[in-house]
Amino acid sequence: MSRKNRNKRGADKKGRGGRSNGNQERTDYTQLPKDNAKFENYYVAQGIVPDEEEFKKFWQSLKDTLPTTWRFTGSKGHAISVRNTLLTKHIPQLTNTTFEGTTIPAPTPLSWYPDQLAWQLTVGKQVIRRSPPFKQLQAFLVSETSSGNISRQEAVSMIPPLLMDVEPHHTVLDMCAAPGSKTAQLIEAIHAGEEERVLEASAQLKDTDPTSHPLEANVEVPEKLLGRATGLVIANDADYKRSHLLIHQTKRLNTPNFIVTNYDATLYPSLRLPAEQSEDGKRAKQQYLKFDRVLCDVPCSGDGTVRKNPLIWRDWSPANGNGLWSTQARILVRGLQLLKVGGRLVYSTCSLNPIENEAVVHAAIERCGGAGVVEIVDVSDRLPGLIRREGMKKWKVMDRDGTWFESWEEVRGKGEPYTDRLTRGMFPPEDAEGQLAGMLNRAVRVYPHLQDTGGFFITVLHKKGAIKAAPEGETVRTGGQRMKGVAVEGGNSGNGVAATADIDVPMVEEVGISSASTANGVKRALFVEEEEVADPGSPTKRQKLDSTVDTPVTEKDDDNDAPAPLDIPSANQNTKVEKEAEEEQEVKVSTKKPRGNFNEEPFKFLPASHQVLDIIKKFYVLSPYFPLDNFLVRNAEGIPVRTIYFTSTLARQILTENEGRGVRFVHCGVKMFNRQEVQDPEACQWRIQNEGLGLVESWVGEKRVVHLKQKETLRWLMKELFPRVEDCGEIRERVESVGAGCCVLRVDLAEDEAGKEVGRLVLPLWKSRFTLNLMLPKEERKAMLLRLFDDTEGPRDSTKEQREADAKARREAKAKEEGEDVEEAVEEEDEDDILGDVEGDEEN
Ligand SMILES: C[S@@+](CC[C@H](N)C(=O)[O-])C[C@H]1O[C@@H](n2cnc3c(N)ncnc32)[C@H](O)[C@@H]1O
Repeated sequence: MSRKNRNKRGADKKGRGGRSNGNQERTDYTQLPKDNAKFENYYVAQGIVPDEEEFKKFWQSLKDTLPTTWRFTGSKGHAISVRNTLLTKHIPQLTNTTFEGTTIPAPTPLSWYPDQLAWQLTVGKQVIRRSPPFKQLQAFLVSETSSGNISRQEAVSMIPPLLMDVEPHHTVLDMCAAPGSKTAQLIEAIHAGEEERVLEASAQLKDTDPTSHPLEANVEVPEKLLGRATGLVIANDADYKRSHLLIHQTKRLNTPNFIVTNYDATLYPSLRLPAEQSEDGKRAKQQYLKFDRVLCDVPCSGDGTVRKNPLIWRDWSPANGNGLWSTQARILVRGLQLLKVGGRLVYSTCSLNPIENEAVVHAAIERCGGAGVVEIVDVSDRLPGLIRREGMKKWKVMDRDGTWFESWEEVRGKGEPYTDRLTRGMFPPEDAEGQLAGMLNRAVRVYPHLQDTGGFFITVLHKKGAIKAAPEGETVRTGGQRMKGVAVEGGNSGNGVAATADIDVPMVEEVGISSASTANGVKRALFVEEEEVADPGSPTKRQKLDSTVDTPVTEKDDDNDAPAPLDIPSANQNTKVEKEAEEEQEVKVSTKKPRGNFNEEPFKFLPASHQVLDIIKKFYVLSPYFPLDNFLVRNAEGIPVRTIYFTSTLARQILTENEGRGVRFVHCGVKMFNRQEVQDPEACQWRIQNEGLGLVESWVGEKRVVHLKQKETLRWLMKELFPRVEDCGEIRERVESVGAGCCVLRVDLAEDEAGKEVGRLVLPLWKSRFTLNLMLPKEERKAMLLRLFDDTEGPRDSTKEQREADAKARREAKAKEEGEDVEEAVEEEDEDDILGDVEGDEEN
């Protein structure tokens, strides 16, 4: 990776790992010496593993190769059916396998991951390549990964979403989400149990008359009635390019309850919800989205990933962690602000460093009002089987020059440059007996030597009361310099009176979240121009923001409409006034032109009465319960040109309420219908996309459904790229009677036909005059053929041979008729064909 692509601390653009090995770099860093005295001494001195013998094991484990781990993804039913192939087909073959006289360990499930859906494999590449059963396992893993049923993910990285207790009605924000492995888990949690609920709901509603039902057709139908999840996951990343990885990573989950945004999480904007009418109907009160669950998997130094990022051995420095502390704390505070009272936030890093972990959690909780407002949840009884260590209550701070500090007082005693580079908030609680200090051990530390994993830190926070947070844009002074601050930069002065924005140096120290990172280049990323967070459409608020710069504000101001100023309540100050202040507080959407190439087509919803939707509804005989309000297109004109997407109701409300505000929405909606040119005037031009099929299939009328019962028919349909209707066997009659166009294939295998193994399967079919095609991506076909039928060759076009033979016969007949030398004519034509192929290839 070029220098240009790294920031000054040497981190790559992923913000993680400090020096991870990007794809462009071909140097073999595995050969780097796995030693760094500074790195080792730092953790000895911090006492992260106090027992000397255990520390040796811990340190040695950092040098060992990391096992390969993966998760079975998608809906639980589907994930379990793919996992069963591993269990029944591969594991028996892999158990007691020997290689060059040694028994090779088979893959094992991670003991703490539910339903045996996560696995690890400790075998090296050499064995995998040369041992036939492991080679077969590899083929299975590769094929299921490419079709999206398996996701490679570090074991420890799977922990945070499991501790979030996400439920289908939850609103969830993943603040630093790319590349999205945890986002995928959150989405899966939102949709848990959905398949069964939808089947039940559609069966129940099938014979009910929608006109007699309180919910009429084309009325906003609550997803709940349809068995669908009502919640939403918003995944965000500050890096625009990386935010697109989120789309890719979650593609196979086909969720309409998902939005991707592109923001600096420290400045995450308040998203509008539909206004709420006052009881007398005279006033509409603006509502903002708050979250039941927030994940802050923040950018970190990543030294817990040293087993797979060998560059960390070379480049480790305490400045990496120190430099990120401020961003991490700001992200966490913003996350807590956006969390509902009663909600749960998980803060995690893949760093071992207490500065990026306990120190951030401690400082952020203090800033939000202390342990009375935000509590660290004891999760010691969760995920039995996961061996862990408690969070630290004591630590020290090392400056980049190697000087150790036990307390902030010591730093102040030494003065500059240390006061510029370090800050009070990095230190442990002064009152070691205090309520907050007493909770820090509830944090979870996972060390590599405990279960052969990477290193990780997780804290689960519970918001007990409203946080009265400070606005963005105040001026902060540190080290004698004035700077424009972005998110929250304030503290509780202890007497309930707000701290002013124009904070003098001691006050910044009190607050604890200053710009300690000035010297190592992080600061610039943390501070932006004030205009960037102002909203010109709201002059009163803007004025108010400006006024906070110099004017001390008291609680009285909370009654005003303006965003709350810098006063942060103490633990016991959750008064009604403060609650209101929090409700009204809004971080504005940036009005500045987005940096980089932010370039997204608008999201335009189609009216439920749109004529295209009407055509679709009639052709597929859609149940009147199916919501037609949630279809969108991606063009400014709102015209269905090529693709129609489907979203959940809450996603629609958020997109429409925030339209025109310049919100950086990157993605929302599942491809549901694609336009296809058709000859037959009876056929609908809009075919159901594989991505959206699961969402609509239960609501498609029998007129467009084909039922398949025999496994062999399924194999044949998957194997043949162009199956002829006349060869359709058991479904021939039915297929002949279905009009041309898209239809739904339901696979209902009898149990003795291995229906359990196949699971519930519904696939999109395209019926034309003579052929019938499964519309599945090639990788998916291949993976299914391998998993269900042990077919390693993949799909074939057996009509090609026939077509070629037919063509040859036609040419021969023609030549005979014209009295030519048949052999010569055929040879000439074959040559033409070959040349034609070559030309075609070149064109491609
Ligand atoms: C540790 S990675 C996240 C990994 C991700 N949660 C996962 O499980 O796949 C940190 C991410 O934070 C992003 N990031 C860095 N600074 C950020 C900020 N200020 N706001 C939002 N995202 C940020 C980086 O682009 C990076 O993708």
